[in-house]
Amino acid sequence: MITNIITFALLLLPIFILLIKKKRESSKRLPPGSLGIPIIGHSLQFFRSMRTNTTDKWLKERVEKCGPVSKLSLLGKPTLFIYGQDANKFIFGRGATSLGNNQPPSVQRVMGQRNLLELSGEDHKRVRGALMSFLTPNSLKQYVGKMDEIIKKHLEMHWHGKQTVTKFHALRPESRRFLSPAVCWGRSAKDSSADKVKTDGLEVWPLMRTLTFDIMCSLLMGVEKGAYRDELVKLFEDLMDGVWSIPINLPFTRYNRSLQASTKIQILLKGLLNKKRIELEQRRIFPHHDLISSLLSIKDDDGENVMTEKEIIENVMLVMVGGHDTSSILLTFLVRLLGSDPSVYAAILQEQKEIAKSKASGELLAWEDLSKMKYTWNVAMETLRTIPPIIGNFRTVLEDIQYDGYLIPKGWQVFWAASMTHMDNNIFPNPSKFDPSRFKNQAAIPPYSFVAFGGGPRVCPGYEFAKVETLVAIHYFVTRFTWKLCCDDLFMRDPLPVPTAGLPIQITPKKEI
Ligand code: HEM
Repeated sequence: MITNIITFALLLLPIFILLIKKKRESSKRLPPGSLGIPIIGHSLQFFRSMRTNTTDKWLKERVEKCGPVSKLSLLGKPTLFIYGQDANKFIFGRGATSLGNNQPPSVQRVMGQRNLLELSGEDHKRVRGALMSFLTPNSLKQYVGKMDEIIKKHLEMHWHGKQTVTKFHALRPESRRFLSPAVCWGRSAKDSSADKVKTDGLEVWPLMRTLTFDIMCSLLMGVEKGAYRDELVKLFEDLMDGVWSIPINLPFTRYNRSLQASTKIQILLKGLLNKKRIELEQRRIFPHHDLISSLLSIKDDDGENVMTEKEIIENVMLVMVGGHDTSSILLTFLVRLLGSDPSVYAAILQEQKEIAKSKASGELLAWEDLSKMKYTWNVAMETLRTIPPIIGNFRTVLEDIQYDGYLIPKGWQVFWAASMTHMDNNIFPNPSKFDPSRFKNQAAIPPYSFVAFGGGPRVCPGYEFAKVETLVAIHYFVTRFTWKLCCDDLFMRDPLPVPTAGLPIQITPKKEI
């Protein structure tokens, strides 16, 4: 009996040795770097770097220490960090088979599981196709005039006649959690009476959030100014404020408020969908009235709705979240740039003046006018290169894959960082220099090098929408106002870049051009 056991064990020994060797080999092939303390990993360092606007520096130090391919642990998961043109190609160009786009579970709980970020394969194509039917240039052409009206109304309400006084706390106090003391308004670090401090000027960031929210509410949801919209503003603010926060679901945490806001928004949107269904049936609105009515009207070959009600609600939520803050950040940083660089302001003004002169008094901007705003858009693109609103994002590894000779096991995540590629001297020579001419010939920019809008099948579907609203807004800003910055406003990430003091400016209205 004992001899049998020994013989059996001896027979199994080579298999054991092989297995151990294989395990050692595979762990040897993991990328360099450490995963840090379990669960916490590098998350705290990562969040801290965003809050102090030093993420690029932190990532660069990683690259110096571990090389261009490294492992770390973020949001509780082992993570591969890679950057550069090849890395972006690997991430964006890869089919849904090996890299998924799923957000962390905490984000899924807020945003749902049937939105574009969570869908893959045919489902992703179907839902994305439905959204794109509203977001293509051909479709957006008809909304330029509407955007024009909203932007002019915004200027009349919030800019004209308001060159004096802006309360420092235009936003709720929690949205000011990054306020750095003594950077603006001549306050000292000890001065806690920020509300009482008044000066000439406007606070750009909250205003741009209001503007882009108004545009999106009107064009995407068909909701105009009023109590219903005010409620949505508040709820979306809560949702966005906590969706990326530390996911502790206790009363009074940001995450808890975000979850509650998400539930309330979904109830409101369900009601809105029902109302629109009736309006469509009674032909009181047309399918192209707004995004929701458009999604409700899209049928497949069998006459069935292409999207379920849940999918419409979650994707409207996603589009509001994805499109509102990103665009407001772009506009805020453009105003910042134009307030500090007179030569760029003058060149943009020159381009916009030519267009304004070609219009009759009160005539709305049209699609053809936007195609003449080439320099203005190049400036916007260069702004996005230097300060990409989305610094990076995650992908989930769905099966064991190889990258640069390393094994990336199933279940890990991959983190891509736009700013690291945008600051690569080999792709954008002298990368710290602000130079809009880099975008004169966009075809000359190597693929997967400018990734402010992502890339591949998941490239931002809101690119054209963002372009239209940015160009129309900048047209009216520069033709109607000059401004100067009240202080050298710094910014930090949350995770989007946010000016620490909201970007106060002093404005001077112009006589009509
Ligand atoms: C300056 C403005 C904007 C920037 C910089 C921006 C950036 C991005 C980026 C980088 C991604 C890809 C994320 C990834 O692959 O992980 C993305 C995706 C997305 N964006 Fe935008 N975005 C902007 C405006 C908008 C607008 C205006 C909308 C809606 C009207 C929008 C809707 C979306 C949606 C729905 C996705 C997910 C697409 C998918 O997974 O297929 N974005 N955006």
